[in-house]
Amino acid sequence: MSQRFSTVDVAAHNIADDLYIIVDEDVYDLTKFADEHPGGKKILTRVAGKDASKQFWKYHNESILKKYQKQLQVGSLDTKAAPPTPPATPPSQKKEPVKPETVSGAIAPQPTEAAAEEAESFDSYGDLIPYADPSWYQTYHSPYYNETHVALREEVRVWVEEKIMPNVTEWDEAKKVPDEIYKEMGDRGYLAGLLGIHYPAQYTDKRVASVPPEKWDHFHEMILTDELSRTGSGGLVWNLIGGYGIGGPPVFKFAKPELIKRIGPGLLSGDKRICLAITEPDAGSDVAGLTCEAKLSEDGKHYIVNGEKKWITNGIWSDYFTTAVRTSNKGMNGVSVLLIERSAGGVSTRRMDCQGVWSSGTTYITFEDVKVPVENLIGKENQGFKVVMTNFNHERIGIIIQSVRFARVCYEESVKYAHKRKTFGKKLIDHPVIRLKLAHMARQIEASYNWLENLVYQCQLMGETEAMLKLGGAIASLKAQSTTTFEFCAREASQIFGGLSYSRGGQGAKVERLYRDVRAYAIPGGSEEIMLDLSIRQALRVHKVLGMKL
Ligand code: HEM
Repeated sequence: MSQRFSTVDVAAHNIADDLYIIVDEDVYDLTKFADEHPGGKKILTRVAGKDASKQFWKYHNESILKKYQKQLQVGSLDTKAAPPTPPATPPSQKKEPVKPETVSGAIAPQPTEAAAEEAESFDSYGDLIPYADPSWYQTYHSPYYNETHVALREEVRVWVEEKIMPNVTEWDEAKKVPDEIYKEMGDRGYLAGLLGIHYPAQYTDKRVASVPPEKWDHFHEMILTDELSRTGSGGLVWNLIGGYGIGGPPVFKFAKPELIKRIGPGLLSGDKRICLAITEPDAGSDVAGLTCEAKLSEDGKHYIVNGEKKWITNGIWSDYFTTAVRTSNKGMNGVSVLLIERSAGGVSTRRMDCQGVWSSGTTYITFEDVKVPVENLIGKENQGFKVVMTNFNHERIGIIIQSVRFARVCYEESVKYAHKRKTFGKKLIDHPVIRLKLAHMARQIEASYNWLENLVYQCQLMGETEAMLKLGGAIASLKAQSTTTFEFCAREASQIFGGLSYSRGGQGAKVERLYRDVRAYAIPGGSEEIMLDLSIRQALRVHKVLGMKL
């Protein structure tokens, strides 16, 4: 790979049977690849022996180079500068905050030292496309983050870029993410950090390399989810954290200590998988209406479970099912939550074919006379509604983080494409109608993200019950806000990409996939309509207690 070529050397490889090209001063041997090139062999032969950078970037994005570089690159031009030596201090280290320069005649307020300390700013990170990353990635101040958040961002991004990003489209089409990736989520300590609680160091020896357990907070969880979502695949994200992130927390928060000790370590290491089974063919957001029944056996040692669950993320791969069941016929006061183990027998799962989130394993489940030990009751009998409700804030925050990042991905892809695609003699970005679309995308993304940060901060400071009551309405509202933002951005990005986001794969792959994934965010975890209604009802109820004056 370190071989150096002159342009004259490369020019000698200019026929179909000996075909080199140059892209960005790197030299690629496409002789064998040309036959399988999806864009055709002829088009490559036409640029054989030449600098094809312009043609390459017209038809591909950087993920293609990343994917094929190892296999096809044979060296670089002798004019290419040697790669920079790594800096002595890691780039993630904090720098002096950037201070805006004063404009002559204007009085610039000087931040107090205390305020400057609270509102940190960090080195710029990422591509610096405005609004394509959160503002704290781009040297703007924020009171919420410290060096551990910066370090985690880098740790996750490097892993995602190397191991995940180049394969996402393939995995989505195959409707499966390799098991080794889930296992790595466990080994890297990420699964343990995704439960909406303090890092459960007592149940696992897995650790996150860049963040000690005692420093782990809700913003770390947010960054982890956000960085995974840069892949632009709801299927990938739900495969890795969809079932676990909603099925796991009830166990760790409400199960008996013996049960947590028995199954917790296997869950946190990624050896075992879990999902949340609430929704039924006939009961979705209306949890009180569920009918899957659990009857206590005569000896009082087991529940016998019979019923069906539908649209259950990760169900086909799960060993454990955190399941809402009916233990009495008193509406919401007759719901309990059981940890059902596949090994008990009587559990059947089949994959459902859905519009989106293909690699997430959406599942139809039947429970037939499944014997569940009473020790597997999560929370108290007939008080499962509280367990389910407490879980909703965490689930919805997860959906919000993903939706906002997916909206950003649609926006980012659009900005990049608009800078290279020309129509009517101008780049797309030079058409006001395209800039208007980008502006409407960006304003919704930023508004949603800023509210998200505020709510994550509130969750961090409030206890579980206070958060459920006081934040339930706002989180429901932001869930609706972020999924409508996602839907808007997916639509507008599709319009900008045109035909490229109508066909699968290629430059429009992320946009096409996300457009298909939208409904998987707008409907589950509480549909937009129910969320918006709840946001007002819940807020009014709580503020009445707080002393609201009308
Ligand atoms: C390192 C060299 C190259 C690799 C690894 C490569 C790889 C690919 C791949 C994987 C695709 C499928 C679409 C996608 O996933 O984006 C594709 C499509 C295509 N490629 Fe290449 N390519 C290379 C160089 C070139 C060059 C130099 C040209 C033009 C001179 C070219 C023209 C095309 C065209 C026209 C398509 C079809 C685009 C479409 O469907 O819209 N490729 N290429």
